[in-house]
Amino acid sequence: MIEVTGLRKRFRSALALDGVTFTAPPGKVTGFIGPNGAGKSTTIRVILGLDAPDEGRARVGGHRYQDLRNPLRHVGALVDAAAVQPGRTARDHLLWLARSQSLTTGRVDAVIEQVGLAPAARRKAGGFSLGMRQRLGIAAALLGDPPVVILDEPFNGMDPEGIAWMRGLLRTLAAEGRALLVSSHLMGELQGIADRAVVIGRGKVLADGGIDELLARAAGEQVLLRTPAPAEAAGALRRAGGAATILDGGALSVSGLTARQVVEALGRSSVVFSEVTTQRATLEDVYFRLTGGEAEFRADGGRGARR
Ligand SMILES: Nc1ncnc2c1ncn2[C@@H]1O[C@H](COP(=O)(O)OP(=O)(O)OP(=O)(O)O)[C@@H](O)[C@H]1O
Repeated sequence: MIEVTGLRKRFRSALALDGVTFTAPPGKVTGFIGPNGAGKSTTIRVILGLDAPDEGRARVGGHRYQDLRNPLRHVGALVDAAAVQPGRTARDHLLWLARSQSLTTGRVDAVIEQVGLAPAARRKAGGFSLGMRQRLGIAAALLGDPPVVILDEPFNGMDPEGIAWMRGLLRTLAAEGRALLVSSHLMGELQGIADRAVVIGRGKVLADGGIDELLARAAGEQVLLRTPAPAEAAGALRRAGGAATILDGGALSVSGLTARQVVEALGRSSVVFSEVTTQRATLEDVYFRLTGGEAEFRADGGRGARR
């Protein structure tokens, strides 16, 4: 379990964290989602004792990171995949880490297998692609078989096969009962694997909840309607208390009414239609709805992060 309570952190003029509070419970993948500069890395660095907060606290399994003995047994983290000595082989890097934490060579070989690095284990890490470095970073995170795993942008630099593998690994680790905190600025990566999402923007938590709950909150708000008589339909829907926007091609986007209410309102006014669909929100829709209003994100290309 990770517990973060009221974290505030200022870097000179930048308020990086402005009262961040959330938990990442065991057995779940908690997505930690926000645009560039939102405060994800700073939060993770505070959890890992790499940065000190000005206010608030972070606990891993009920303890401050600094108070953990052999921390790799309590929490594994991938923060900066490039942080390996280029002249060292992958296996030597892991052996060195294992020795520093009283872990066995057996664990080293187990994690090398687990992340699919066996064929490259005796090659120097300096020649690794970013995707291979990510795998090596994950291997290091899993070395102590920790109950808590924190991965900062683990999909960075991974090819489609690597991404599919990573998604499977995250699900497996959560199914084993571990608490996972996985940051990303790309929503699609976490849809289908995260159980919960903490959405952060400008150092504040904008939403925190189950993925289904977040999607349900956003879904059902819009109904898409296709009709050969858009103007008449819009009038009928307004009379029924909805708001309708006529889109290109005669379609209408309706808010304030359920699909059933739309059908009933059109029936009352004898307006024909060919389609009425409730728009199912994606995690990406939720994200842009939550962060899109923030001018800074638009200016710094928050939307540009979209694939
Ligand atoms: N060491 C530092 N010195 C000064 N400002 C910093 C430092 N670290 C972070 N910041 C600032 O704090 C804010 C939050 O940055 P942070 O790296 O935590 O965001 P992020 O959500 O992880 O973004 P990204 O996805 O780009 O990594 C930004 O405005 C950033 O410029």
